[in-house]
Amino acid sequence: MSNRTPLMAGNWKMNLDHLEANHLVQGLAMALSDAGHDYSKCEVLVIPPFTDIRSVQTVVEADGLDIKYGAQDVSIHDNGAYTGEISTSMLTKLGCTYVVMGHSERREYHNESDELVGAKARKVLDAGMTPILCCGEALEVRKAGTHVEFVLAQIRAALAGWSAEDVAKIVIAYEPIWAIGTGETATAADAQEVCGAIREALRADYGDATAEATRILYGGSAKPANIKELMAEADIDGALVGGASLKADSFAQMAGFYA
Ligand SMILES: O=C(CO)COP(=O)(O)O
Repeated sequence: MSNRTPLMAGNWKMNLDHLEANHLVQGLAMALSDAGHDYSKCEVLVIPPFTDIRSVQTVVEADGLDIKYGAQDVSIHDNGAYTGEISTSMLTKLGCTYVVMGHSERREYHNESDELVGAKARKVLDAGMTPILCCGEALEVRKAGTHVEFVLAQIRAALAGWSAEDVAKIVIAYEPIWAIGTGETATAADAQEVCGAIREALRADYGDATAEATRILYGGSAKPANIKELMAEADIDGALVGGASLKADSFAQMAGFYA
C-alpha cells in the first residue's frame, strides 16, 4: 500500500459558465457530504475554465469546502503583452492549487511541444502550485505497439534537467488519446502497463523516493462503472476525468471509489 493520497480531478474542458460552475460545485459538495466523503482518502479537484474560477473560489471559501480547484492551462510569462494569456500569479491569487499542462487537446489544437509543456510545469511549480503533466499516445502509436516508449519520451522531454525533489511534487496524467471522450476506456491492465512503466522510469531517472512519491493518474472515459477497477491497480493514484466530472453525482461517486 503506497502512502500517496489518491486524487480525483475533474477537467471540465470548455464546458459550463460561471453560474453553472457554482451549481456544480455546490452539488458536488452536497453529494460528497451525503456520502460521508473522507477527503484524506481521496483529494477532490475541479478544473474549470478560467472564467469560472472566481465563482468556484467564492463557493469554496463561503462554504469552507475541502474541494480544491485549478486551471486547465497557464502562460510561461509573468505579465505583459501576451494577449489572451493567464499568468501563474493570477491563478495563485484566486486560490488555485493545481494547473494542467500538455493535455492532448492543447498539444493537437495549439501545437504545444514537450518543451513548452515542461516550461509551463516549471512555472507552475515555482509559483507554489502543483503541475498536472499530461501525456498519452494516439491510436496509431498504440497499434504500432510503441506506446510505452512514446509516453516515456514525452515525459522525459518535458522534465529534462529537473531535480528528483521537484519531480516528486508533480502529478503525471496518462491519457491515451484514443480513450478520451470516446467511451472507449483503456482496460485497467492497459492503463497499469503504462502507469507502471512511468513509475519505473521515474525510479531509473530519479530514484525510489521520487518514484514512490509522484502521483500518476489515468484519464480517458473514466467513469463510476470503471473507477474501482482502475484504482485497484498498483500504479494508478487517481483519475483525470472529463465527461463524468460534469455531473455532481457521478464525480462524487468516483471520488468515493474506496467505499
Ligand atoms: O481528457 C480527459 C480528461 O482530461 C478525459 O476525458 P473523458 O473522461 O471525457 O474521456
